[in-house]
Amino acid sequence: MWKHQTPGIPDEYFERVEDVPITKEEVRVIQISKARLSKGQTVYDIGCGSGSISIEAAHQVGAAGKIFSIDIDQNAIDLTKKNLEKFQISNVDVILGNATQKINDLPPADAIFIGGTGGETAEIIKLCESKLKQGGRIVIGTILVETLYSVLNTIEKLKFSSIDIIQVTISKSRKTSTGTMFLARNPVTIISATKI
Ligand SMILES: C[S@@+](CC[C@H](N)C(=O)[O-])C[C@H]1O[C@@H](n2cnc3c(N)ncnc32)[C@H](O)[C@@H]1O
Repeated sequence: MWKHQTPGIPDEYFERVEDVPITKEEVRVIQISKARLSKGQTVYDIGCGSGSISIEAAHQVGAAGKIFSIDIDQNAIDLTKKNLEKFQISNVDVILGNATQKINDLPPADAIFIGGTGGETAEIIKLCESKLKQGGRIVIGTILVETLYSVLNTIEKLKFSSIDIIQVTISKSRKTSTGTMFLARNPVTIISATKI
């Protein structure tokens, strides 16, 4: 389904349902690169939504790697499973529940993506820190100012170094009757760091 080594699977390749978000392809590419993944690694995708990050991460870590995808929403779990089937990926465990209740059961991680916290940002980041191996990477994507505030308040007090914060606004071209214009999407803030 995706024969390329590079990430950036077009959004339209994924199955979608109403009310389950997807991390858009250009933003997803940046998040994947910030995680600095290698073959054989163990990765969590917290708030997996449509499963697009899990699928891109699975391509990066290969068959020897393992992905754990958690979401609190049954619709997101069903959609992630559908997309895993579509992309013929089998090394992903899909877990229904609140990340605060599920992270403790997982094996140590080389990299963790956080795409949703439902307001429990601080607790989830603390749990992730306890599970990340030394040198492991955390990558958090958020559109909410409140989540960013909570991330900053938490991450700086924990065992993380090289905290990097970027904000990206992607504009996509659209044909009009007179030519081609750009339409801006909402900005996304991406926070990444390394576990000390
Ligand atoms: C923006 S979406 C993530 C999109 C996903 N990265 C993708 O590419 O499709 C955020 C997801 O986080 C989930 N979520 C929010 N709070 C959660 C929590 N405490 N535990 C698990 N999942 C949670 C939501 O149900 C939602 O599906």
